[in-house]
Amino acid sequence: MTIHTSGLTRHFGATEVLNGVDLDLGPGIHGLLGRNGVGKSTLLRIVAGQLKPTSGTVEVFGQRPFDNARVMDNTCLTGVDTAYPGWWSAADVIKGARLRYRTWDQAIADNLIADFALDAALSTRYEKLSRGQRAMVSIVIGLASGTELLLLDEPYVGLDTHNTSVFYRHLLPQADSGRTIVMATHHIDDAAKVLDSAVILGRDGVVVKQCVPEDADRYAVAGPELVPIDDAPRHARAAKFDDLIEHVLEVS
Ligand SMILES: Nc1ncnc2c1ncn2[C@@H]1O[C@H](COP(=O)(O)OP(=O)(O)OP(=O)(O)O)[C@@H](O)[C@H]1O
Repeated sequence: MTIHTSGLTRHFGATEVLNGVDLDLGPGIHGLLGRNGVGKSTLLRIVAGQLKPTSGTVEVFGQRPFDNARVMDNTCLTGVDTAYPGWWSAADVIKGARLRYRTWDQAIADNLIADFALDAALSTRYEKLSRGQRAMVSIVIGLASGTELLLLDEPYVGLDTHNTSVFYRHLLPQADSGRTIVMATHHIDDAAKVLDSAVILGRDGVVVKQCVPEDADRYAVAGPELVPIDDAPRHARAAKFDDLIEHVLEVS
């Protein structure tokens, strides 16, 4: 397992965010889903070694991640809201990441920059980039970092349909290469097409359910309802993975 947590909690003063998260994740693409403010980014920051848990166990590559260089050198956490220095150019932000990760793959960065048509924006200061351009920079950094563990916090924000497809096209070979990829997102329809599993974090700060695409085969969609396939009326359609995720989110 790349990530193991057991009874993981994180409180901010009186605010109890994570309340006993039990999770085991290995190679593949995993979605981290949940309503606003349930603690997805907090969980990613703990796994990345940037934040200490309040209690419980968290292990990455079998080690405690907090401030642990052996974990942090092989883990990349990035996303549209990552606080890269605003006065640096986009090119310098990417160069900083290249120097940071020994596993950096410049060919992946070059191909992504070309496919995103990001060249023209590279000389722009990071703080002046659009949200979509920031998302593209974070995707370049995440995929090219080559780290065994990649944590993507809201990678789709601001991306148009074309660039979302570019992202998928480059993401899938990364998962096939054995990396563990965890992606926090609200874009369920898009994400469901690529996920190997979906972890749904509930409002009570625990994992409500981890489901895989095959789980959807047991359900059908009848009007607004998800019903077991054996009880489905004649007009119901077969449920898809995003239907199942939506349903679990509704009740979480
Ligand atoms: N450093 C902090 N100090 C105090 N509270 C914090 C801190 N970081 C996060 N929180 C609180 O923890 C809760 C969870 O925040 P987090 O960003 O992890 O949620 P999220 O699931 O990623 O949300 P969203 O989907 O809206 O991005 C929020 O109530 C937030 O205000």
